[in-house]
Amino acid sequence: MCETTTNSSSYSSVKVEVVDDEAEQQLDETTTEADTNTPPAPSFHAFISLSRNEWPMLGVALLFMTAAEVAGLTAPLLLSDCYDYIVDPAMTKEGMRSEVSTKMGLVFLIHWGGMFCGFIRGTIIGMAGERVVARLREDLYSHILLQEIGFFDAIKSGDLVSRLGSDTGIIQVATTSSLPEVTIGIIKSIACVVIMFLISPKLAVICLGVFFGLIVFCIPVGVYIGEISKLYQDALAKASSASTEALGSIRTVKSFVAEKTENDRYTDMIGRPDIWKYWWPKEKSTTYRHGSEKSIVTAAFGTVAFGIAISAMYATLWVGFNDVIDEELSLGKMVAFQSYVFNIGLAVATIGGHVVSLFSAKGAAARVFELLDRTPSDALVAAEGDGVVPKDGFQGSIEFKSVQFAYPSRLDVPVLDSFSMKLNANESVALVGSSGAGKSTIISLLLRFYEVTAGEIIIDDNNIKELSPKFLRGLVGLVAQEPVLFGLSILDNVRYGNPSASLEEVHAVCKSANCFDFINTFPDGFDTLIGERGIKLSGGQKQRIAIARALLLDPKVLLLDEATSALDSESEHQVQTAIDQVSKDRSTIIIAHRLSTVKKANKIIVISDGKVLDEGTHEQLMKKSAKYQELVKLQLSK
Ligand SMILES: Nc1ncnc2c1ncn2[C@@H]1O[C@H](COP(=O)(O)OP(=O)(O)OP(=O)(O)O)[C@@H](O)[C@H]1O
Repeated sequence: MCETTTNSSSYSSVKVEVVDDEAEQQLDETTTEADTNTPPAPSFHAFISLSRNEWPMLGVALLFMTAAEVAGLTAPLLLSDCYDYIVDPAMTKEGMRSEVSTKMGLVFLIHWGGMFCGFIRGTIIGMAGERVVARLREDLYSHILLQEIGFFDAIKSGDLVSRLGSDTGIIQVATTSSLPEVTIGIIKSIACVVIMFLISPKLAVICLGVFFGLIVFCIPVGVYIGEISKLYQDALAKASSASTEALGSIRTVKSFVAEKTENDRYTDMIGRPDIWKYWWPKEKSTTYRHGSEKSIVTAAFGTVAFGIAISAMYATLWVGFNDVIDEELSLGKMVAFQSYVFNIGLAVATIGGHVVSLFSAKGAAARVFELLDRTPSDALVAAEGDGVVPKDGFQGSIEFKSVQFAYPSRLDVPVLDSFSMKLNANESVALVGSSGAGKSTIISLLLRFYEVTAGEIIIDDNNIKELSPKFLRGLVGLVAQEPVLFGLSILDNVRYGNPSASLEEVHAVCKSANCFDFINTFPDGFDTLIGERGIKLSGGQKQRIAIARALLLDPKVLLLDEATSALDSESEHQVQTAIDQVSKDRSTIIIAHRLSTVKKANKIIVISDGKVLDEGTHEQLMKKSAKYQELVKLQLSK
C-alpha cells in the first residue's frame, strides 16, 4: 500500500492527492467493471484449472469413457464380419449361423460392457461437477465476504448473487462435462479415421477433408457464441440486482405502489416477448434478445455442423456403393465404414455442442475470476493473524487526530475535515449535528471499514492502521440505526458474534437489554424464528435484541448510532433503559437526536460539515454554541 499525506490543510487538496493509490485503482476497477460489465476473459489454463482437484476423478471417468467408446467402435467391425458371412457363397448355412452366433454374442457382451462403462462415466462426471461448483461457490462467497466495505459500495449485491448462482453453474458443466466430452470426441474421431483408413483410404480422405473444414468453422463461431453468452449473463446479473433489491424491500415497494416501476426495472433487463407482434426481440441488451441471438447462432451452428457431417456420410456411401459394385470393397466393410462415418458425425456434433458451452462458460468464468482475483485494497479485512494485538488488551482511550476522509467511491466529496476528538476509558461522548454532517462516518472509521485519507486514529497508543482489524472489531459493540437481524431463531441472532456462548450468558444479556421478558411471551421463546431481517418483530424488539447481541461480545466500546431514533416513545423508553444499563462501565459513543440521551453524555461534540464546531457539556454548549441551541430547538427536543 502506498501512502502519502496531504501537504495542504485545505480539504480540496485531498481531492487530488489520493492517499491509497492501490485502493483507489482497485476500487475504480471494480466500479468500472461493475458498470460496464466487461471483465477480461481468463486464460484457458486458468479456466480449466477450476476443476484441477477433480482431475484424478475426471481421469478415471475418461478411462471408462474410452472403454465405452472402444466398445462402441468394435461392434461395427464384428457386424461387418456378419454381413460378409451371410453373403459368402463359400460358406454353408450352418457355418454362417455358427459364425454369426459367436459374433452376435460378442456384440451383446461388448454392448452391455460399454453401457456399464458409460454409466460409471456419467456418475463420476456428475459428481465431479457438483464438487467443482460447490468448491467454487464456497471460494467465491468467502472471497466476497473478505472484501472491504468500499467494494460493496461499488457493486450491487444482486450482481454478486448472480455470479454465485448462475455463472458458477455454467462453469460447472463446462469444466467437468464438456472437457472430457470434447477430449473423448477428438480421440474417438481420430480412432474412427484410423479404422476408416484401414478399411478404405479413398473414402477416409473424403471424410478427413470434411472433418478439418468443420474444425475451422467451429472456432470463430464458438468465439462469437462466447461473446453473446457473456452479454446474456451480464443482463441476467443486472436483472438479479434489481429483483434482489426490490424483494428485499418489498414493504417500501408496496407502500409507494411501486410494483410497476420495479417490474419495469426488472423486465428492462429480461425483455418483453409480447411488446412487438413479430417474434424478434426489439429491445437490445436484454436476456431475451441475447438468448434469442444465442439460440439462432447455436441452432445454425448445429445445423451446419451436423448437416455437413451427414452429407459427408452420404457422399462416402455413394462412392462406397460404387466400390462394392467394382468389388474393391466388401459389403460388410462398406457397412462398417458407414457406421464409422456416422460415429464421426456424432462425435463432431457432440464436440461442437460442448465447444459452444466451453466458450459460453469463458464469459461466465470472466465474471467469476474478476471477483476471485480481486484482493481487498489493503489490510481492511478482519483476517486472523493480520496486524498487532496489544499485549495488555484495550485500555480505553480513543483519539481522532485531524482526520480527513472521503468515501473511496466518491473521492471528490470530502466528508470529514480535520476532525479531532478524544474519548477516555468509560467516558461517553455524544455526536450531534445536522443530517449528513459525518456522524455515522466516524463510527465506520472507528470500525476501520475505511482508511482515513489523512490524520490518525489512535487506540490507546496504537495507530488504528497497525492494529488487527479482528482485535479492533472485537472491542466494539455496534447498535446501528436500523438493527439488522438475520432470518434465524432469536437465540442464534443473539449468539451471532459469539456462537459458543452458553444459554445462561444469553439470558443474562437479554435481561440487561430489556428483552428477556418479551422473548419468553413467544410460544417458542428463544427458538422463535424471526423471519427475513427480523420482519416478525417490532422495531423496538429488534433494537433490544441487537443490543443483547452486542452485549454478548462484552465490548469495551459501545457505539450507538441513533439507536432509538426510529422508535415510538414507549419503545424508546424501553430501549433507552437497556442502553443506560449496558453503557455504565464502557466507553460509549452515541449518535443521538434525542435531548435526553445527549444530556447524559460526559461530552457532546457538535459536528458540522465534517468539522468539530463546538464541544462541551450540555450546559456549556447551551451557553456558547449557537449551532447546538439550534439543534436542541430543531431536533434534540423532538
Ligand atoms: N458509503 C458511502 N459512500 C459514499 N458516500 C457516503 C457513504 N455513506 C455516507 N456517505 C456520505 O457521507 C456524508 C456523511 O454521511 P453520514 O452518514 O456520516 O452522516 P450523518 O451525520 O450520520 O447523517 P444522518 O444524521 O443523516 O445519519 C453524507 O454526505 C453521505 O452522503
